[in-house]
Amino acid sequence: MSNLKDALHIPDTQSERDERHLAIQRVGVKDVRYPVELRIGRAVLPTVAQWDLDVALPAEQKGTHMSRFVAWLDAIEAPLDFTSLRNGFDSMLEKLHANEGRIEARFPFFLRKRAPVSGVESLLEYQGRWIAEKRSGVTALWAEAVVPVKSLCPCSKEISDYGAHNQRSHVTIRVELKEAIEWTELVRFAEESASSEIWPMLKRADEKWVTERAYENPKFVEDLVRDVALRLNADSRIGRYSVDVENFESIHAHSAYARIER
Ligand SMILES: Nc1nc2c(ncn2[C@@H]2O[C@H](COP(=O)(O)OP(=O)(O)OP(=O)(O)O)[C@@H](O)[C@H]2O)c(=O)[nH]1
Repeated sequence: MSNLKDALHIPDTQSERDERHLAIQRVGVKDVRYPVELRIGRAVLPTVAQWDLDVALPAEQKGTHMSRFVAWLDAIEAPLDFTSLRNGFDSMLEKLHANEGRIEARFPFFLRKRAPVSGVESLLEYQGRWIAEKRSGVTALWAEAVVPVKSLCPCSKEISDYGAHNQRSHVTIRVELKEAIEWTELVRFAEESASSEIWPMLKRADEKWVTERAYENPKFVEDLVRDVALRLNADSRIGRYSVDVENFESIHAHSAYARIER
């Protein structure tokens, strides 16, 4: 590339010296949509991720090598997982000659689910996120899953002659990983803590099962966030974490919300 620039006599403004004595903590590209493969269990699934990539820039350097972020993205070969992200992150910092930096990738992923009675199969969509960040010589890797579930209000069940209000809820689990963890495991932490998990395709026998399962298993937003946090506390692969639960209330036009972080 530099041979080409030399041959064409193109000035390299980014490489010039900057005299303002101001380091930049984060410079890079945001919201780059780029295809990538995910490793989910033993499967490799294609998706399209939205990427934010940046590095720290020393005070004396005028500009970063902006084109190299996309070059790095384009060179990704291994499906994205704990190990390939950690290795890939190191190679991005190396390519950009940076000591600190950050990668964030947001993407949809799908898991195949079997309905509880009929056994019919369908794909449920979840939102995933990988974050790798290095500051002061320390690298941290985070995974996040947004899991849709069902919650049924214990108070409503207690005070009503019939029924109980219930709704779809989003459980957002963000964990710092000391070791690899499967996406399916993160998803199960949320689904097993809910009044009921949900499925894209249900036959009538399944619908009856889900309705009754939620009624027998009522949860406030506080119950849900605490039950997920208990599972994360019991898992030694997880460092820091946050759990956010949003219940899209069916008796209000607003949501009920709870968060626990460690
Ligand atoms: N550093 C920087 N580059 C920018 C910015 N906006 C656009 N660019 C573009 O980034 C491209 C150059 O990226 P570089 O990586 O420096 O390209 P290069 O010098 O040909 O490649 P290397 O030799 O690998 O550094 C050009 O098209 C720049 O115009 C900006 O705000 N800062």
